[in-house]
Amino acid sequence: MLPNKVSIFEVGARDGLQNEVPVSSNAKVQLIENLADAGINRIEAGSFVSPKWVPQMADSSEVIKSITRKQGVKYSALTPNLKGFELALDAGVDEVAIFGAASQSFSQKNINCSIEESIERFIPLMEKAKSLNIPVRGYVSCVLGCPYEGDIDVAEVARVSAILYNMGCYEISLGDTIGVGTPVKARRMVETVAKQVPVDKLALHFHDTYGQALANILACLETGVSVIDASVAGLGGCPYAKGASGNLATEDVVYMLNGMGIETGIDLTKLAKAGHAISQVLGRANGSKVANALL
Ligand SMILES: CC(C)(COP(=O)([O-])OP(=O)([O-])OC[C@H]1O[C@@H](n2cnc3c(N)ncnc32)[C@H](O)[C@@H]1OP(=O)([O-])[O-])[C@@H](O)C(=O)NCCC(=O)NCCSC(=O)C[C@@](C)(O)CC(=O)[O-]
Repeated sequence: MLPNKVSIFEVGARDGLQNEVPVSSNAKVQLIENLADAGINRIEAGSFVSPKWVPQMADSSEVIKSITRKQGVKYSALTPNLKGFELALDAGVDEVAIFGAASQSFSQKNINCSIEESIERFIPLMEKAKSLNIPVRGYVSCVLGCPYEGDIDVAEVARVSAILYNMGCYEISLGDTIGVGTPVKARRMVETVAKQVPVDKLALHFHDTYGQALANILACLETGVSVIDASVAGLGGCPYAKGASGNLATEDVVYMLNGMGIETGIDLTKLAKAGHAISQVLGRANGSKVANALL
């Protein structure tokens, strides 16, 4: 059954901008404020990773500290370890996200350790977050394929998802990092994970490299998932997944949901303008078909 309401988790300012040409901190702040103004209430605003690995996110602290906060909006950031967690907290995030993978090779390339080592690194972070009452989201990458290993066993996706959930992550975001998934496969993957993690604790994080993300989302919404990660103007990709394009454009998914009578609380015109503005700053074409049609 389809949900009546979907919660959009906007990742453009992080997953998007981490893989674009560097933009000023001011431009990031403006983007984040525009997104909030469009009615988005969950915004990933930065990433506290090594600046040598992802220089585009090196100013995350400055960005997060400079945002004029909108009431009711949760501002989040990626934190791979305790160091990142402490920096994120100092910047004033409302919540953080840890990120693992269902592929050993991707885990090595992305965070320089095996899946098991990554879990070990997350333990002290989770303990500290729990003691401070900071919600932690968990990402699992490569749920529908890996740029290094190809097909990934759904049992492994479910295993890693369950570990992160049982460690205390309040939601598990399933990442089709390189956008290779197709609808039936995506749905089966979600159904398998949902045997170990409640479906209302799952989110879809689908990149659109092969133009399948909207179809994949529709197929998975029928399983009862009601949280979708999306990236305004289709910004981004992943620096450790060659060829990956951005997440599905937020404007495109909101348009589809509007057409199905599914509530998101988002003003599509304001959202499209936010995506248009950052695309202009980046000097790139807007990756949202809907925004291009509307504007
Ligand atoms: C995880 C590490 C740090 C391990 O990297 P490492 O080299 O194994 O870690 P280390 O502890 O040995 O530290 C090495 C250096 O990094 C520094 N360092 C260590 N931690 C931090 C930190 N938190 N913040 C700032 N600096 C840090 C640390 O201080 C040291 O600095 P040095 O002594 O060389 O000057 C590294 O591999 C890394 O930063 N990787 C970045 C990965 C990344 O950001 N990938 C993109 C995001 S994931 C993604 O996009 C997928 C997702 C989530 O969207 C879902 C999907 O689509 O699938």
